[in-house]
Amino acid sequence: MIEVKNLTKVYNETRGLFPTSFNVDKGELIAIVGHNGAGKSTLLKILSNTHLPDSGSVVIDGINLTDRLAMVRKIGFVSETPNLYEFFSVEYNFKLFAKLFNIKKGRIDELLKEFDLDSYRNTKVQSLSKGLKQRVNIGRSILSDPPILLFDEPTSGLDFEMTKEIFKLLREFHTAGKTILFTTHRPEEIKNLATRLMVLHQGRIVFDGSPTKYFQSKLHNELYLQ
Ligand SMILES: Nc1ncnc2c1ncn2[C@@H]1O[C@H](COP(=O)(O)OP(=O)(O)OP(=O)(O)O)[C@@H](O)[C@H]1O
Repeated sequence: MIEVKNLTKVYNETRGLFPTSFNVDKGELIAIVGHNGAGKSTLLKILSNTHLPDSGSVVIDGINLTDRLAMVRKIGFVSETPNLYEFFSVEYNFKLFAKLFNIKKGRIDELLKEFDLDSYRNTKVQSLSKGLKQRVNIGRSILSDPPILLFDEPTSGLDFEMTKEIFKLLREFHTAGKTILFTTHRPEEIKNLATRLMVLHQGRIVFDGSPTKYFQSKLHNELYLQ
C-alpha cells in the first residue's frame, strides 16, 4: 500500500532522516519508536505531506505522494501539537474541516457521538483538558474517513487513563481496516497494540519487525535500559 524508497531529509548535514526504505501493507498498525531527535516526526511529516524530503519517494496505491490533491483524502495526520482553532467550539472546528472536504453534516454528529464529545459540542477547544483536545484532534483527522492514519506522539503528555483511551481508539481504527503509523517514546506501552515495530535511531531504521522479536532482541536493552 505504501512504498517508501530512499527517503532523505538532512538538517545541518548530521541530523534528520538518512536514506530510509520500507513498505507498508494495508491494515498494518506500526509503531515507530525512538529517542528524542531520532527522526520520527521528520518521517511522519514527510508521509503527511507537511514536509518535503530532500530526496527519495513515497508511493501510495500507485500514486506519488507529491500528488497532493489525490493524497489529501488518503491520509489523516495528527501532529504532536493539536491542529485546532482554540477559540472556536468543538463542533465549529469539525465544521471548518468538514467544509474543506465537503463532508455532510451527519458525519459530524456521528463523530461527536463516537468520540463521546457530544456534551462538549459547544465548548471552546481552549477550555478542554489535554486528553479531550487530543480526542477532538483525532476526530478531526478522520472526518474524511481516510484509509491511512498517521499519529505523531498521540499520547505525549497524557496520563495513564488517557493513554489507554487513545490506544483503544487506535485499536478500533485498526479493527475498522485502517492502516496506521504512530510514533512513541515508550515501546513497553505498545507491546500488545502494534502489529509491527520500527526503531529509528539517529535518523536510521535499526529494527523493523514484530514487537515480540524486538523485546527478545538485545536492542531494547541497549537503547532503553542501559
Ligand atoms: N526544522 C529543523 N531544522 C533543523 N533541524 C531539525 C529540524 N527539524 C528537526 N531537526 C533535527 O532533526 C533531528 C530529528 O528530529 P525529529 O523531530 O524528526 O525527531 P523525533 O524523533 O521526532 O524527536 P522527538 O521525539 O523529540 O519529537 C533532530 O536532531 C532535530 O533537532
